[in-house]
Amino acid sequence: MPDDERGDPADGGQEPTGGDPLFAEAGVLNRTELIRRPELLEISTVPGSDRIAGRTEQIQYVASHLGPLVTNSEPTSVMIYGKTGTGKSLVSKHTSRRVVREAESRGTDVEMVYVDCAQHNTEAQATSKIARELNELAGEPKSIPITGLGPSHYYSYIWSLLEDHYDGGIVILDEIDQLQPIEDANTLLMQLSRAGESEKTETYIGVIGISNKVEWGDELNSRVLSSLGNEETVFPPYDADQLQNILSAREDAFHDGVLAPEIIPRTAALAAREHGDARKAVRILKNAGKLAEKEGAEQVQEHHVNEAQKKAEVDRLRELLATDTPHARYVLLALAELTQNTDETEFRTTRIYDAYVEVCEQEAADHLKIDRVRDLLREHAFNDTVESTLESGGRAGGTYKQHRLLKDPAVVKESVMREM
Ligand SMILES: Nc1ncnc2c1ncn2[C@@H]1O[C@H](COP(=O)(O)OP(=O)(O)OP(=O)(O)O)[C@@H](O)[C@H]1O
Repeated sequence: MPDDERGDPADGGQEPTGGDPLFAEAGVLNRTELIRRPELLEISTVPGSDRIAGRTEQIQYVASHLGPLVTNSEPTSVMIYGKTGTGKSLVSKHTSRRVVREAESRGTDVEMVYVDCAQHNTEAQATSKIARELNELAGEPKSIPITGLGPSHYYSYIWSLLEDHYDGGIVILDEIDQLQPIEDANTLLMQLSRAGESEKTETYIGVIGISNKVEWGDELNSRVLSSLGNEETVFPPYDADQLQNILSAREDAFHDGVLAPEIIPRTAALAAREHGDARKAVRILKNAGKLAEKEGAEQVQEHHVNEAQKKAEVDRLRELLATDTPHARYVLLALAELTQNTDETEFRTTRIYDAYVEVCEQEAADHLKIDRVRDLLREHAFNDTVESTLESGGRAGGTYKQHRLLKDPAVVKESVMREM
């Protein structure tokens, strides 16, 4: 062992009897165990029926469109929009599983395939994922190559797998706005929702497209929209009562008596006030528990929640930006720079546009037209990153919009830079 790893020779290489203070300071020695079932606080865990709260209407909506599959009848495909953490993926998966189970009990074979389009973001990748998943679920011995085939080959696999093994199929396309270019999304949706009409397969297919970009559907071509039956719904953010029910259904993640009585209502109120995002509410509770454990506290208290809330906010912003397009990030960076470098807080679209063009020049990127920047500002407003208000009294007495950054500009800049 080299000398410098032996410890201080003055105490013979031994730590004082109280131990090395480094570890006490790092908070790894005085940990208490407050969390009994950490998996209940994991966002990736899909909660069972008994832990889903506040989404009865939305579950019924999906069931009424996809439900015909249980009696081997034609379903209607749907688009689901809503802010992040409003239960879009959860409700889609949960209801689809119930359709599959109910169909099975009636002797109908329905299967569900889930595609995360952020991960499989071209038509070829998404069709490859659907084909491979169906192949595996059907227990086919021969595997389908992950890459190397064009979409038309993957479609052929999909049609024949559906035809040979199933009466119905559900395809969930989560974060469908991540499919690039938009033409890939148009073709994929058209192929899946019109498969029956074009006699590619007699198996009924129901598609659920999910997006947290409410403007995105406007970019789809009208034939695709009509093939989706023009059916779309927007999941509203959760209110404080709903978040309280969601969190209470996970209270058993903690040992008995660990959560002071005000903790769940306080967490729900904080999460509802800002975004109505269930993911964030669960994350605050988890982080508060971890902070309390680290501190050696016997109960989770309000100051743990307040601290956890700040961290959850930064994580949320980073996640949102990670799925944004580069231009959506440039627009936000422009607004953050204006907010930081002036003593104003609200800016007109044209002013943000000029700052955005400068950001594009720095990034050596071609800038978009102002109308697209308007759309991107609307998307940021939808996700509560920006607040936009309509003002009157512009030139010629018209109206104009003012935009205000709702986040700390330094945090925005740091998060945007990370993604660039
Ligand atoms: N109604 C609910 N009851 C219980 N838990 C919920 C509910 N809604 C959301 N959650 C929790 O929040 C997590 C995130 O929800 P979900 O993935 O459905 O959000 P989303 O709307 O699809 O968000 P994003 O657009 O960011 O993907 C879920 O995995 C679940 O843990």
